[in-house]
Amino acid sequence: MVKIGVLGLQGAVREHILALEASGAEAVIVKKAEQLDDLDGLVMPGGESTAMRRLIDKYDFLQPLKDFAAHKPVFGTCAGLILMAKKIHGQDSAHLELIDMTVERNAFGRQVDSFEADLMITHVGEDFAGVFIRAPYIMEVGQDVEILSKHNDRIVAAQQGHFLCAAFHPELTDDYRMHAYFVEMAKEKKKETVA
Ligand SMILES: NC(=O)CC[C@H](N)C(=O)O
Repeated sequence: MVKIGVLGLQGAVREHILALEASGAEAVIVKKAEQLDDLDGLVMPGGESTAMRRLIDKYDFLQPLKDFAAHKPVFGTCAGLILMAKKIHGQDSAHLELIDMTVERNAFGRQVDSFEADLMITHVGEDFAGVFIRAPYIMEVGQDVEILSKHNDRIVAAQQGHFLCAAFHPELTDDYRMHAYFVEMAKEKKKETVA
């Protein structure tokens, strides 16, 4: 069984734990950098990316997260996706810079603070109810990034090697296919590492 952590500094943590457990993984809330040592993958949840970044700095998580991501799968949802982007539109600096993409925060406008959309997600499946809450979108991706889903021509899910991201909240429905896909990624990576 793979062990997946959910970064527990801020945001929607509990729902990810349940979704990961339902997908056959052992799931733990990560509050200290040392906990990363025995994980096979990490989820960075939604919440508020600037608040999360402040806590990442406060608890000395930035370098440990980068070191972890060098070898292990990471799945970022919403604010977590923002943390993974190489560039954030309109900002001079980004955060972990794991995925070669430019994202725009709060990209769907103020009127539509949150909405649900029916998505087709490559590797995951069709008819996926995407819950968007003050969601970012992916404006541009580099050539090594695979676009997994679009909504109204905007990229809302992507993968680059062992990094997965979604602009929506797959943990807020009881459709666990995207978590199951991430758990499979973690299993594959673990096999490679052991072999
Ligand atoms: N639901 C979310 O995670 C919203 C993300 C938030 N708008 C941010 O910029 O961090």
